[in-house]
Amino acid sequence: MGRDKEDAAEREIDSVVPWMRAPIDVSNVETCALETLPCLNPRLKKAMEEMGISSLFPVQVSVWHETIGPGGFERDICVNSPTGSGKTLSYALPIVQILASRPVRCLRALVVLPTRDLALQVKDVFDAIAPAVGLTVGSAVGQSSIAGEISQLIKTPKLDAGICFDPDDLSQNLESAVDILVATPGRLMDHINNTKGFTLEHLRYLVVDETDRLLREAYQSWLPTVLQLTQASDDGLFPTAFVPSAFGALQTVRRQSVERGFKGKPYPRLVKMVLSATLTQDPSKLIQLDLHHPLFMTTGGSRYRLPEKLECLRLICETGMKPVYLVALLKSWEGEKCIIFTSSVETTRRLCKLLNFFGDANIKAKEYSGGLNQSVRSKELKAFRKGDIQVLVASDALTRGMDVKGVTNVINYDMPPFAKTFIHRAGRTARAGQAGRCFTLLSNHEVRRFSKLLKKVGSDSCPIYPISPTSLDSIRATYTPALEKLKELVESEAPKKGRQAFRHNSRTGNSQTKFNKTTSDT
Ligand SMILES: Nc1ncnc2c1ncn2[C@@H]1O[C@H](COP(=O)(O)OP(=O)(O)OP(=O)(O)O)[C@@H](O)[C@H]1O
Repeated sequence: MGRDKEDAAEREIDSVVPWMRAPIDVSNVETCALETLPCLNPRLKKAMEEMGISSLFPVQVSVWHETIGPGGFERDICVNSPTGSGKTLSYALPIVQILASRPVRCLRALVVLPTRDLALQVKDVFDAIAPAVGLTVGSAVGQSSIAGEISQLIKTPKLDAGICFDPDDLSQNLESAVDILVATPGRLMDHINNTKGFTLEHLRYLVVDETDRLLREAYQSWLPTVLQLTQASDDGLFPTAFVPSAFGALQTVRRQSVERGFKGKPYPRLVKMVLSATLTQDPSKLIQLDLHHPLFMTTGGSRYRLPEKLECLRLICETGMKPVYLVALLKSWEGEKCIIFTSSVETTRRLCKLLNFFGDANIKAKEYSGGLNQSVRSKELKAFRKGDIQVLVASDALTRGMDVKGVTNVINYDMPPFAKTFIHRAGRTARAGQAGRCFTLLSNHEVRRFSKLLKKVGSDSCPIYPISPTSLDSIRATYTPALEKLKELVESEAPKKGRQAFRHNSRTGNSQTKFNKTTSDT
């Protein structure tokens, strides 16, 4: 389904599935100091303190209660919680704690995310806590060659000197080198289909992070495949797990359970945790997850919620003046980290070039979009995280989940097309209880549509941000030469396409670029 149709379909869902009607409201839950968190493994407490964490956020406390606490992982968990509220640790911590209680090395937890950069970010969180309790975390994201990934994920048995083994016997005896795997769907499917020794046989926990994004596309049917591979393996009645095989390796036999409430379900059961700041309520999507007695956790009564300390502001200007307003904003916050979102890959590229052509404004901007090679993207993101770059111009490839410390301002250079897009873009700031601002540049004809969008995201205030006319005048003088340089660049790169893309706006006296719309990744 296309984005427009999908958004329309989501709009029309006013009767949510029954289990979503009585959620746990996380906004009623208090933070909890690590000292008072029940049952927390002391080694994990220490690891978290080393991360600078002294207490758990409300969503983390709620999930802990339903997993390690009295809930005991008995139900599948669906979390709809604002951006930056700490969803990653909400699942990482209980999974690591529960796996640590049973020291067998096999792949028991799988976390799936839509992009490589997001998956690597989540792996970093697991890496910060899992080794403290002897667990190993792997990634299947396509960062290295497939052979490199296989050597990280699969352990080959040590051969005794002088003994010849049949290669087929050896491949049966391969073992997982990791307990937890963080993966993108494509690479996960590569390993499922082709990697000898890669098995989901022992999988006990499946996390689908950014669920609505992952359910939007089939990604080579990764979800039905994972669910199929974790079904009951026979129709015997008695549950058995971790049976030693003839070679000493482990086997998990999932059988059909006979317990009340679990009848006909495979046991050991695959526990699922699904999370997003904009969790879908579409029953036709949720059904794909085959959830078991799902428990819904959300924050407040409305469908979407913005971070508490996020301030929304708007600037209204003629379309051709947008770059001038943008530069005025950037100049006023020298040194602060900022992300500028545009509507397409092409706009991202050109706006980034244009900003760098404003010589005296001294703006060092870099781009991040789906149009760039993955390694370039990751390099720019790393530089932005380190603070070597202050301004990142991004397409919606960066909207979801990316956690960069110290981003104080987000700018919607192009108005977000959907409420969900606004939530995820704005959510790159005001994370972890910090303050942040989200600016949206609008032309007059967009004002009404934007007000409707704000209502949907539950924002009741979005004042106009004042910019002094004198600061605009000084920037206007440098705008024309910067635009000329961009025009030359575009024409030299793609003469025909470039000329079509450039239109002179004689009404305003400013040149304006009309960029091709390409993909929106939200
Ligand atoms: N208990 C905590 N104490 C302090 N900081 C925390 C805590 N938990 C998480 N954080 C920090 O909060 C930030 C946001 O966390 P995280 O990325 O998990 O948010 P999220 O809810 O997944 O956001 P998004 O919806 O945008 O993906 C991270 O920088 C993380 O290190």
